[in-house]
Amino acid sequence: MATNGDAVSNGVDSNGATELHHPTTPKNGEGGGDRFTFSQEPTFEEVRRLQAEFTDERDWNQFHQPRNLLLAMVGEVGEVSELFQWRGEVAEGLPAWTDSEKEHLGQELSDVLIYLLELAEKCHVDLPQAVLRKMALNRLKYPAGKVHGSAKKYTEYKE
Ligand SMILES: Nc1ccn([C@H]2C[C@H](O)[C@@H](COP(=O)(O)OP(=O)(O)OP(=O)(O)O)O2)c(=O)n1
Repeated sequence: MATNGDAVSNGVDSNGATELHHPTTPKNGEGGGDRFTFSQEPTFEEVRRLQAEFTDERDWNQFHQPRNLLLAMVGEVGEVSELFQWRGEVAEGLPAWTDSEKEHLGQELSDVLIYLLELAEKCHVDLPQAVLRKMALNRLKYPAGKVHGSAKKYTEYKE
């Protein structure tokens, strides 16, 4: 879960604001063509709300301060890393992984996302808008025409 699911392309208008284009209606999960796409739901906001309900119902807000959420998220990132540990290079789509291993990966990635969204909430960062602004900055920093086919850091480019 991360985007709204459509094969979304982002453009920056003359004011630097980011627009979203939703050109086609995709199928859930594997989209048309070769490119994998997400389902359209849930949104970031829906996951934030579900986790807020989960936390409220357990009286766990007392534990879910920003620093604890950050540590919990990093711990879950470690659990994702464990799944890839010692496997060598892994091809896109994880063709050598069993369904059970892929399900496990989905669970660990979800843990990371759940804590990330709650961390953003508790820090009052409106993550869906923040991510659009950051991606607009990324496009300015890495103009496609300048960096095409190169993975160099922007600081390595000479004007
Ligand atoms: N204090 C807590 C404990 C759990 N969770 C929620 C958010 C995560 O999605 C998941 C994390 O649960 P665990 O800490 O039990 O971690 P795992 O699910 O990864 O289990 P394990 O560590 O056994 O792999 O549950 C939470 O919000 N707050």
